[in-house]
Amino acid sequence: MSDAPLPLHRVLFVMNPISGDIDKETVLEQLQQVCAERGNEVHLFETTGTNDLTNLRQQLQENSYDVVFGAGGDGTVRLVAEAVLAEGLPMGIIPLGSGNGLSKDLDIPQQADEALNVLWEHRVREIDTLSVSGHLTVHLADLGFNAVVVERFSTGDTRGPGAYVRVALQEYMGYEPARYRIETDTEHWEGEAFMLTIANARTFGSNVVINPDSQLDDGWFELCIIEPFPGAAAPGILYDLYTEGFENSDYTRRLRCRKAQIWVLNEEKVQVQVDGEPMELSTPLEVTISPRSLRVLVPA
Ligand SMILES: Nc1ncnc2c1ncn2[C@@H]1O[C@H](COP(=O)(O)OP(=O)(O)OP(=O)(O)O)[C@@H](O)[C@H]1O
Repeated sequence: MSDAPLPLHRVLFVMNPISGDIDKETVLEQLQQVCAERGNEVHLFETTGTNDLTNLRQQLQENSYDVVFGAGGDGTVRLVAEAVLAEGLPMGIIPLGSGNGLSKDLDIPQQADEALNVLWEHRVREIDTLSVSGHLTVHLADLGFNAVVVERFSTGDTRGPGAYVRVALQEYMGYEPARYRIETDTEHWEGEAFMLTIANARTFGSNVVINPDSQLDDGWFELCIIEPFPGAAAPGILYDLYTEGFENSDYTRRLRCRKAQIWVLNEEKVQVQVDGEPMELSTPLEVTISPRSLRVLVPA
């Protein structure tokens, strides 16, 4: 962590026009106005949902910026992280998604104008990033129940937290847990899981604390397992998840490691969500960590 603020004159905002069901035009105008008043040079990259990483990389290579802000949800943050990692640039976050999990874990204000203040008053945090079978993960990835819900949510036509809860309730009714085998550099585990989270960070955008007491820059990640549970145990598990009590339940366990392989028994492919992005990956999954690889502006 560095305490001296960086001089950040040329700013690129990477804005997702559809994230979080939020009208971005007014927000963008406000951000541009404040930056202009303070003498910053502002540029815009609007995501389209197609070839965004390639196009953003090209824009970064052809221009010179001092910082790139992801203005959207966790998927937009991940897109920006992947692009700036290659260029060695710092990034900022304007939370404009449905959940905004990473920004919450980094104590970044949830109001866009307040979040922008890090441009002038900040510390630079160097945080770990993960590779899940070659896919960058900055926040949380998972297999099982949530991954299935995220996939269904992403193909629906409504966004926002309400839509997510509706899909989750529908999916919960007929959900069949899979069996996993996990080998890490510290321990092994095999069993059925309702969901299995690969956690670099701590809290989902929904405020569920899946990985309490963890640090984004400690060089470790956690595998947070929720085993199948009877319906009567659900309220207690939910209570624990919202009150930092992940390990209080008989149905939860955590493995702490720096490297892992995850098999889904009898399956060659598995549905995974990586920072909110659904994808289907081949098993076993290979998870590795790059300690302190990403520089993020956080409030001073
Ligand atoms: N112009 C666009 N049209 C359609 N989809 C887009 C567009 N721009 C980006 N996307 C898609 O939006 C997704 C990323 O959304 P993002 O995570 O930023 O917001 P969110 O899902 O609302 O928020 P959160 O992840 O915090 O819940 C990616 O799948 C990306 O491909």
